Amino acid sequence: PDYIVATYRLVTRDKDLRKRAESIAVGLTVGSWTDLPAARQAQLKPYCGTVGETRILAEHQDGSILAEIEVGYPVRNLTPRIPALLTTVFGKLSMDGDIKLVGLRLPEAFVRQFPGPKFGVAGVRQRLGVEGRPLIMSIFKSCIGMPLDALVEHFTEQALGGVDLIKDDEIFFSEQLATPEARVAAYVRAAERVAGTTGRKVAYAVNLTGPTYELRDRARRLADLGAGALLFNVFAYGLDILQELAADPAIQVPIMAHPAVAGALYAAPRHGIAASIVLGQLLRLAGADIVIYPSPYGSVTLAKEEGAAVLGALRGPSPHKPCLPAPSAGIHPGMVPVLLRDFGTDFIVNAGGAIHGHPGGATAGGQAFVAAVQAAISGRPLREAAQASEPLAQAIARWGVAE
Ligand SMILES: CCCC(=O)/C(O)=C/OP(=O)(O)O
Ligand SMILES: [Mg+2]
Repeated sequence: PDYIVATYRLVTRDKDLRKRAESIAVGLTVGSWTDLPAARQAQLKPYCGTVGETRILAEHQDGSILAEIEVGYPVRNLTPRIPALLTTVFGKLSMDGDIKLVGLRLPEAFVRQFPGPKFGVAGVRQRLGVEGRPLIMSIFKSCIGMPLDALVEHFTEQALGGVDLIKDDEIFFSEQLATPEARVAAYVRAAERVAGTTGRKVAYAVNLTGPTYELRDRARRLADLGAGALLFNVFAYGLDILQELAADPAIQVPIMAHPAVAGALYAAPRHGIAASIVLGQLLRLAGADIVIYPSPYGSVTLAKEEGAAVLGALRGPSPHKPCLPAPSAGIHPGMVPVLLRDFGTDFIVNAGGAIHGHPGGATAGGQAFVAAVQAAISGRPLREAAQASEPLAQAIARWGVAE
């Protein structure tokens, strides 16, 4: 049968790695083996886990070792849903000491049973009308406690800067002063007014919130009202809900996954699940079109090699469309050339603080990013381009140019 192969990195004093792998392979599949009668073993064999490679990576002075073990799980043991996948490969085991899930090899036929991104990079670009350059997204910073008219002003100020997308901050759940529906309707009108001035379209990524059982209908409603994308706190709600939204043909709007809470899964070196799986593989499998995650050089960082592994999982070879990455947190215009070097053009420059903290205000913040992207894709040094753009010059004076 086809196997899902999980790779675990663990710290242990027991150097008999195969014994540990066998106990996992049996324990998380058929339960027990050697004490079963032959007839039962023959019946259960297709469902029994297998042991793959095992290797010692390092020996510690205290006598423990850092090791990796591989365990295979028959695909027939589970259904093509992420709750089934995670519970099978790292359910009870996730609580069993210093062990981290660092790799997940999935058979292609199993992958194809998941929706994957509905739009992907090409679809998002086509929908937003942006080709040949990174997209620019600004983040609402003040939102909680603001009445709708103030929010519309905040939206307009960002839109006038020429950004392509404006997203809610992921913390915006409160609906007392402005429901998501009211925000979408009001911002669509504001965007039309701004387009008359700037000649540029701007899309709104509304935070999809509310009780789980209402999310599908609300997603359809927000899309019908003109939402440009649905921002979704996948790890607070659950990956299976993302899969349902992505698979729903009535929701014809890109889904933007936010990494909130994901740090509780990937950040610990000896526990949890690797960032490339959490922020890359699982989000693409479940169908995120855009994935926001900590950039390698922002204020909330991922280690460079982890960030590269996430990017590989989001855009590498797969039966599914590639996701559009949005490396985030602490991003400012001076980083755009480095971002272009590391990400190519298929990514989103995503910023909040460097938009609203710009000395000239949020409109100038957006203009600085627009100028920085234009310069970077033309190969012009930022400081040279800044001579023709006061907002960019101010941003460089404030935050510098990253090398
Ligand atoms: C990795 C998540 C980043 C995020 O949610 C956010 O709001 C970033 O804002 P700035 O760091 O650009 O101010
Ligand atoms: Mg945020």
